Amino acid sequence: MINVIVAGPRGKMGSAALDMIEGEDNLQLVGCIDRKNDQSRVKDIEGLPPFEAKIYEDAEQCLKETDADVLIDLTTPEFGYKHTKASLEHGVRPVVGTTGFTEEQLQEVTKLSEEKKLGAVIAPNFATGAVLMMQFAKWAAKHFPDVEIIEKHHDQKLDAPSGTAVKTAQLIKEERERKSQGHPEEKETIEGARGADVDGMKIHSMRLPGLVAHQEVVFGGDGQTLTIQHDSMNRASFMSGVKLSCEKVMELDTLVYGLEHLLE
Ligand SMILES: NC(=O)C1=CN([C@@H]2O[C@H](COP(=O)(O)OP(=O)(O)OC[C@H]3O[C@@H](n4cnc5c(N)ncnc54)[C@H](O)[C@@H]3O)[C@@H](O)[C@H]2O)C=CC1
Ligand SMILES: O=C(O)C1=N[C@H](C(=O)O)C[C@H](O)C1
Repeated sequence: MINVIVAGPRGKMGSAALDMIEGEDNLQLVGCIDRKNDQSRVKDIEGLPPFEAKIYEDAEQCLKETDADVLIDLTTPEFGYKHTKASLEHGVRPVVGTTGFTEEQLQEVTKLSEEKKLGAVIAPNFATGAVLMMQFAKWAAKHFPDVEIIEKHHDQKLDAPSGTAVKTAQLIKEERERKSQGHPEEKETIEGARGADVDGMKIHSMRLPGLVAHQEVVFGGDGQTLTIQHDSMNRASFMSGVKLSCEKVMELDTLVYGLEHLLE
């Protein structure tokens, strides 16, 4: 049995994680971290499954009072980072879906996990299909160095570009030399028209109601284009990855960044 804390239980992802835990025999909810409802039981919050576990506004108190093995964080970049550090400090393995950490923050929590010899998972995308899309894009970049990433999300998303787009760009960077794309003399007549620039590759972020999470990686070559596309239609798409991460993190003694390191 793996004892789990969920941070962000009323959110779109946090509530989906509670539904997932309710259906699993090897995961047990021992507490939640939320920014309201201190000391309430999860079962008393409208719309959440009938867990007896207590809600804490104070993450430290939650980590001290519950006998947790894993903390699943699905909150915001600011609090996700704080929770990840606190979790490692308390000997609880973090499984982090929250996106928007800076490079420095990622390095800091990686170092802390090494110092504590404690496993941690940070996965910008828990959907198996998205992990495959990123791996296929990495492979394609060997043959097609010209590439642009288009990510599309619901309009409540706080960070842009998405964690998945940042991770995709990082994987592509491992395969190709830095290169400027487009005409060397191109000029934006409206600022931002060409998107964000990562090592010469462009990322375009779209935010609209009705969308969930979608990405296209478009490669261009002589007389041809190749598009690798993934679509999450709902948050259930992420839950097998959250479950797998909770299980695998128990066997790790270091931090892994990306679900591809856990998939066989
Ligand atoms: N890795 C993955 O596969 C996925 C990651 N995400 C990421 O997960 C995060 C959450 O996404 P959503 O659920 O869509 O957002 P959301 O806005 O629906 O939920 C975030 C929740 O965090 C709570 N929260 C904010 N500050 C808090 C604090 N100090 N303590 C505890 N809870 C706090 C909010 O009250 C809210 O309920 C985002 O960073 C998003 O990018 C989202 C989908 C998939
Ligand atoms: O906020 C979201 O919704 C998502 N966030 C993650 C990201 O930033 O890549 C994963 C997925 O795209 C959904």
